[in-house]
Amino acid sequence: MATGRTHRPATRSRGIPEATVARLPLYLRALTALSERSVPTVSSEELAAAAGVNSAKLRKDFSYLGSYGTRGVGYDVEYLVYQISRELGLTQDWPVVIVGIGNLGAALANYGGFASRGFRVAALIDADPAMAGKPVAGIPVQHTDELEKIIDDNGVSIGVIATPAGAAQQVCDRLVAAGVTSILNFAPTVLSVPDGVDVRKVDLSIELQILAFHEQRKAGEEAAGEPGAVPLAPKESGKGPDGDVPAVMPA
Ligand SMILES: NC(=O)c1ccc[n+]([C@@H]2O[C@H](COP(=O)([O-])OP(=O)(O)OC[C@H]3O[C@@H](n4cnc5c(N)ncnc54)[C@H](O)[C@@H]3O)[C@@H](O)[C@H]2O)c1
Repeated sequence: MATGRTHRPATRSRGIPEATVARLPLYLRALTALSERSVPTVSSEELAAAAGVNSAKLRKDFSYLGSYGTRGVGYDVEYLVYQISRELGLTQDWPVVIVGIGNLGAALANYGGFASRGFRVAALIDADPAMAGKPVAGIPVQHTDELEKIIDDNGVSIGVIATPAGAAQQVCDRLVAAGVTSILNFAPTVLSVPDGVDVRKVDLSIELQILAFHEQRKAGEEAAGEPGAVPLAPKESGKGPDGDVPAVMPA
């Protein structure tokens, strides 16, 4: 096993920076809402406000997609939905397995938002033999003994880990050995993966800690200008190093 980070350059081979990739889902969410209201076109300013992104940044991001909009008219909503979905690989169905069907795994399995975004929960896997066969969100839980077969049978390339931290690396290794190349890790641990495997980590407690930091600042416990004080963060702080990026982070 190599080091524990996602081995990706800051710019993808097709020339789209990672920070832009991280904002594409924000644009897509805003555009989908416009599409549902049958709004035909949108200006960069309106869309930027709806996505919570700076409009100059949005125009730069869309230039990577070859989408420049029409002066005085704006962007065609349906076409942008298609373009961004295609860029994110969402025009195809992605079977996903969730490993660890406790409180969090069951909540994820019950979340309707995956299917509507092209992610089909192909299987739920847990190590507890007592859970095997029990339906969660209408899907019978399968035992970890079946993991490799499930990945193979369903052509799964994306795995979600919601096990306790102590089990996560071993689960990760098995997923990767079985052919999974993308992992969404909810367990509070750093995973080691070989080159070519992407890991994204979601940690709500880290996000809360960042908010706590800013709350503390707001309360004036660290006076701006005090020697050694960190300068006040810009308004977008807490969203990530590049601003405007979601709370999911590389492992
Ligand atoms: N990222 C976040 O924001 C966030 C939020 C809540 C919980 N968590 C983390 O998510 C994980 C799950 O939390 P929970 O509250 O659902 O725990 P839980 O104890 O309810 O569920 C864990 C499940 O994992 C299963 N499991 C244990 N070892 C396994 C293995 N080797 N293979 C497959 N399944 C295995 C257990 O049988 C159990 O069903 C924990 O690591 C927790 O810290 C993360």
